[in-house]
Amino acid sequence: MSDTRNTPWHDKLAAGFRRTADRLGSNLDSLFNKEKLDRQTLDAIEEALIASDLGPVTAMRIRDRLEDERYDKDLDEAGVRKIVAEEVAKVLRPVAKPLEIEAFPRPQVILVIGVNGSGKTTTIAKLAHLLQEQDYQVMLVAGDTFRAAAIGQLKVWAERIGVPIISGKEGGDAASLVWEGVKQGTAIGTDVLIVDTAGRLQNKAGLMDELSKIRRVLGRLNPAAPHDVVLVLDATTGQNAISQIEIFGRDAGVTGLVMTKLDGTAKGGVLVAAAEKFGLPIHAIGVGETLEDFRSFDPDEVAGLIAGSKASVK
Ligand SMILES: Nc1nc2c(ncn2[C@@H]2O[C@H](COP(=O)(O)OP(=O)(O)OP(=O)(O)O)[C@@H](O)[C@H]2O)c(=O)[nH]1
Repeated sequence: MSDTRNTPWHDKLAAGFRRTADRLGSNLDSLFNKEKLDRQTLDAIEEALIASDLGPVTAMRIRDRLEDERYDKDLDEAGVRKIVAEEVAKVLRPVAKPLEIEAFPRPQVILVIGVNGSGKTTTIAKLAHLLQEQDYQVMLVAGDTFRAAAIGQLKVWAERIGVPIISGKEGGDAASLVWEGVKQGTAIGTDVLIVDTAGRLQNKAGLMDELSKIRRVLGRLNPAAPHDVVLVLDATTGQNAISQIEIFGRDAGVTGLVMTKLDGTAKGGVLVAAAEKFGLPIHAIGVGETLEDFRSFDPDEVAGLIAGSKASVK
C-alpha cells in the first residue's frame, strides 16, 4: 500500500482519530507519573486500553509485552506508546484489505448491509466514487425498498456522482431489482453492482429472508454472486458495533466490514477490537461526510494515530 503520510488523507485520518487518541492518552496519562513500571501500573495500563475500546485480547497482549520488555525499568511514555502502536498494527495488518474487483464474468455484485443510520447510504456513494476513481464502471441498486426516503437518498447520490441506478417503488421486491441490475449491468459492461439492502438488522428473520431471496435470484444468473457482503458499522456505537458483527456476521454471510464515523467518536479503538475478534477484512473506513473521507487504510499509519505515537511503526 502506498505511503499516505503527509497527504491530505493523512490529515483527515489524523483529525478523524484525534478523539480516540485523546481518550487513550487521557486514560494513560495519569499512569506516567510513576518512575518504574510495576505490576500495579501494568494492571492500570491494561484497564486503560480496555476502557479505550481496544478489546481485551489486544490489551492483554500489550500488557504482556510491556511486562516482558520493560518490567521494573523506567516508565517511558514514548516507549509505551510505541509498543501500543506496534501491537495494534499487528492486529490491523491482516484485515486491512481494500475491496478487489476481480469477478469474471462481470459485474461483481456487492451487497451492502447495515442498520439505519449506520452510514450505509453514504458509504455506498463513497464506495462507488472510490471505484470510479479506479476506472471501474459502477451501477447502484436501491434495494432498501422499505423506506421511500432511502430510495430517494440513493438516487440523489447516484446523480451527484454520475452513476446509473436501478430503483423501484417503496415496498417493491428487492430481489427483482437486483435481477434487473445484473441484466442491465451485464448489457452495458458494468464492472461493479453495489446493492443497498434493507437496514433492518433488528429484524434478523426479515433481513435473512430477504438476503436469501436475493441470493437465490442472483445464483440463477451467476453462481458466484454475491461476491461480497459488506457490513457497514457506525464506530460511534462502540461495543454495539461488535454485537452487530456477532449477530449478523455469520448468518448474513458477511465477507467484509466498513467502519464509518471514526471522526465523530472517541471509540475508534473498536476498529481494533473488531479486527481482533473476528478477523474479517476491513475494506475501508469513513472519517467524514464527504466522498473523499473514505478509503482503505494503512494499518501502520492508523495504529500510530490511535496510540498517539510519534515514532513510525515500520
Ligand atoms: N461524521 C461522519 N458522518 C458520517 C460518516 N458516514 C456517514 N455519515 C453521516 O451519517 C448520517 C447517516 O448516514 P446515512 O448514509 O444516511 O445512513 P444510513 O445507514 O443509510 O441511514 P438511513 O438512510 O437512515 O438508513 C448522515 O448524516 C451522513 O452524512 C462518516 O464517516 N463521518
